[in-house]
Amino acid sequence: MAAAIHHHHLLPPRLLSVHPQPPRLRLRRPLPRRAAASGAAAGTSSSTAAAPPPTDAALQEFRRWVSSHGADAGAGAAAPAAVPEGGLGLVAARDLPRGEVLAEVPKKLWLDADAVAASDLGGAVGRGGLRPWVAVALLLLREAARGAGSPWAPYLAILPRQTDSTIFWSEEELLEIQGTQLLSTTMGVKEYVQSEFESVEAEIISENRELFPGTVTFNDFLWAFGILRSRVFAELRGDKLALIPFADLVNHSDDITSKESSWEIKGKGLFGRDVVFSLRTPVNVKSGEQIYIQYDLDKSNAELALDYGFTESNSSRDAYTLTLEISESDPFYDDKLDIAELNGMGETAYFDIVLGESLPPQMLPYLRLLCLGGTDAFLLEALFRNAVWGHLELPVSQDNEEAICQVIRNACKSALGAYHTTIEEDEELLGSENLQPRLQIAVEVRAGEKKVLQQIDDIFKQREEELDGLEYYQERRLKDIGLVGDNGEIIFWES
Ligand SMILES: C[S@@+](CC[C@H](N)C(=O)[O-])C[C@H]1O[C@@H](n2cnc3c(N)ncnc32)[C@H](O)[C@@H]1O
Repeated sequence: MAAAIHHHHLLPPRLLSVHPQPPRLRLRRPLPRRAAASGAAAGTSSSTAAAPPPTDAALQEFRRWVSSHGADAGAGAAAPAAVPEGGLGLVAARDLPRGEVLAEVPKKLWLDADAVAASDLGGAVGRGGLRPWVAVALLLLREAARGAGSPWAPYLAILPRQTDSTIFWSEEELLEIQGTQLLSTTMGVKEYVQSEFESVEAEIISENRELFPGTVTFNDFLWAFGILRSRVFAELRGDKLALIPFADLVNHSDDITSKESSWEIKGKGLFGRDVVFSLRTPVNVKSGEQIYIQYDLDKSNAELALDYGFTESNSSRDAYTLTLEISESDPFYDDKLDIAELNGMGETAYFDIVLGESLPPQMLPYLRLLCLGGTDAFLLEALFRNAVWGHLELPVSQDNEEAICQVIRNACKSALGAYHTTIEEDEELLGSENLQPRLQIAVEVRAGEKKVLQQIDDIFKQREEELDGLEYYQERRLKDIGLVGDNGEIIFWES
């Protein structure tokens, strides 16, 4: 499911660079602790867990609404119900074989760009050239403001008031992720949403008071953002962004490992003219059991925490993004940038490092390039331009290899120093029972990041110990031209 924006591109976590700056707790603006009563959607609060499930009456009303539109695929394969994860999920109403259709949600129920255009917001938004997610967020707030008069009222009534996403955490809760990349991404996302809110407030909301009779606060807008972020199916990005009521009740499980999508958009009815969003179960499910899908196998725990408000204990979800950049003060800046660009990279490079996996293949050559200098600088000459990347894939010189180890180890040390707990302390906490969901998320993410940093440090520590035994550019070169044998002996023509 979800991402209204790609925080990796918008908000690169520049936490580890050649000139490392330890991540800091940075709460520029104190966040409002409670949403102002707005008459529109509910905002955030400082509670320690996501909102409870909706009332039975609201759920009944929602079920009626779903089936009156035929969105439950006629056969009633799945029913919305309160589930152990908190909130709602889809429960099998009978034994379901893998691939069975659970939902066929007609287009008229979707909250998407077409729904915005057709609504009374259409005129106001059409002129604004808004980002798709902002337009749909406004539609959510507009429909919430209409209350019972909204065609989506039964759906709006069952939407959670918040999730455990870090965007809804109180300042106190955020202290638990001090030093993490997750904290910096969370603050960056909130700043981004705040700036979008300020412009939409000035350009649309205050200009169309009749559409938004109550006050729309930043927390209302953040709620709408959080709803989209946690509920929009991953591939429905950009102009295709859509909230699909009912289908969006399906929860995630890491036990579902199939990469195959569980949904499709297809034509139905006479000549396939009615567009529906069709959701299928990816595995067999017994009557009464909950139906799950896999939201995204590639998301790290930090991304899961930010987007949905949960984490997984699977170590392949533990990741750290290393940011490396060519310093503008580097005397060889232009040559290095040219070489990086020739090889599909740029001034800054991001490397996602996953626990238990090897380093991304481009990382060592890029690092060697960054640290290239002194007597190795000849490799930067134009003469070598086409061949240099090949040389950088192997150790260049002992000085260069030592420099890359130091740069990375210092950066790891500095990043590790910014966390307020050790891995051991975190693991002890994770072993205790009844951890609050948000604390569980915090501990899992900070432990995971530290493990990855420790793994990176170990790799470069070991390399440092092997520096004397590595083969460097000059030796390879001599071998290439036949002056050194495979065992390192100098070959004399005379002998
Ligand atoms: C697409 S919605 C699913 C419906 C949602 N449970 C509800 O009550 O409306 C995604 C949200 O469901 C919750 N969720 C989904 N899978 C979960 C899981 N495995 N563990 C905990 N929460 C989960 C999270 O709050 C997430 O942001």
